[in-house]
Amino acid sequence: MNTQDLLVNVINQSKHTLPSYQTQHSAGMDLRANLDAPVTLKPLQRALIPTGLFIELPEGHEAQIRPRSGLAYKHGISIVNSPGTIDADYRGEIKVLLVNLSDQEFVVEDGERIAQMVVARYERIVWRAAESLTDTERGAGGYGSTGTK
Ligand SMILES: O=c1ccn([C@H]2C[C@H](O)[C@@H](COP(=O)(O)OP(=O)(O)OP(=O)(O)O)O2)c(=O)[nH]1
Ligand SMILES: [Mg+2]
Repeated sequence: MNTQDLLVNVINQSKHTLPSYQTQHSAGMDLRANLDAPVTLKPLQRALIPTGLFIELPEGHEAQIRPRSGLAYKHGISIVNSPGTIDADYRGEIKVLLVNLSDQEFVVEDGERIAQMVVARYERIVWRAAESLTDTERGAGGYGSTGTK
């Protein structure tokens, strides 16, 4: 543990060890499915997969639940609500809403690393109603306004 690391309370009700960073500078920790039996996802089917983890994030922090690129590339497995948001005041179980975007069945096994969790700080805002917004070079341009190549 480094001095700048954030301490996060966790209850692990899964059969698996706590998630951990796989490499020195990984942004995310891989989350494992905590299942009594494998879950089969048919093409375009989705399922809410439990992790058995309950966490208490410090105020001002969120956890983002993101897909793993390997599962996405090899099997078309993604997350419907990507990135999922775990709020600092959430005390329920972390679950992952997987979707099978391939044309073949995919079986989620107990203990499989199905997603990654990145903890980030966030800002809360208060609105200030304005009559106009500052001019910029971009203005209202978007959706490919800068060209396609
Ligand atoms: O992938 C996810 C997304 C959310 N959650 C939990 C934690 C989060 O704090 C809570 C609510 O999530 P969100 O705000 O995205 O869902 P909602 O549809 O707006 O539900 P709610 O009305 O409960 O906020 O559900 C998960 O476990 N996994
Ligand atoms: Mg919500």
